[in-house]
Amino acid sequence: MTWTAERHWPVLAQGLAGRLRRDSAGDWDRFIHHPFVRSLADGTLPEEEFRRFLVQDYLYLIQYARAYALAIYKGATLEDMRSASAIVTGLLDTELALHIAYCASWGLTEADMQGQPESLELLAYTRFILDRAQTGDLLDLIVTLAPCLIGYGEIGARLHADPATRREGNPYWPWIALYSGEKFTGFVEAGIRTLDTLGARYGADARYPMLLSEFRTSVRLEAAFWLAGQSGPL
Ligand SMILES: Cc1ncc(C[n+]2csc(CCO)c2C)c(N)n1
Repeated sequence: MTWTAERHWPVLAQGLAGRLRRDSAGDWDRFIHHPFVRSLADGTLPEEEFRRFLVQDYLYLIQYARAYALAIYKGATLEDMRSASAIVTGLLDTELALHIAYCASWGLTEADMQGQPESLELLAYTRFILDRAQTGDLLDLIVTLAPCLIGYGEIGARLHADPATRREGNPYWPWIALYSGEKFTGFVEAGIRTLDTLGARYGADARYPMLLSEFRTSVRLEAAFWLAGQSGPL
């Protein structure tokens, strides 16, 4: 049976997150069903392409962490601040560690990665995020940053459940395992709950068209980001 979010992980389809996801359906599918994702699942992605992608992704995560740090600053309650802080810590301690470990296996140091030029896909996505994070309120910020969290959660869960995903001898299995692991899944569910809490508090219904536009722009930038490493020099 093909894995579907609505049936196998219904929380993805619920609340404000579910509404945004449904209302960006075409772009959402182009993001999560991208050929790059398929080639990670079957292990056919050339190592060089993954390496270039991961270097760009490492640089992306640094900017993403800066944007999320603004969510701590903008939090109106201690609970808001703790939830944003947990995401920033997870990012800096767990997610970046995967990138660092992969890159170390290719003989690349963190200094090598930090010295790489930023691709246009990376620049467009992170500067869009940072703009919304700085000029919007906490709800704009969390909505703009949500596709990254929810999309990778959905991709991880789907690839983990798909019998066509190659586990043995697939060099990309640690990447899939990270995004389908319990710890990460917990983050995704907490993020979806936070969207509902903030949506109610900041009046999401009345400003839904703007929120959808922010969400969809991030989804389109996510879809484009799979090819962020394509023109990289490394
Ligand atoms: C382009 C791109 N988009 C999403 C993620 C996944 N991701 C990045 S930060 C974050 C939230 C905290 O874990 C998540 C899920 C990625 N690595 N690269």
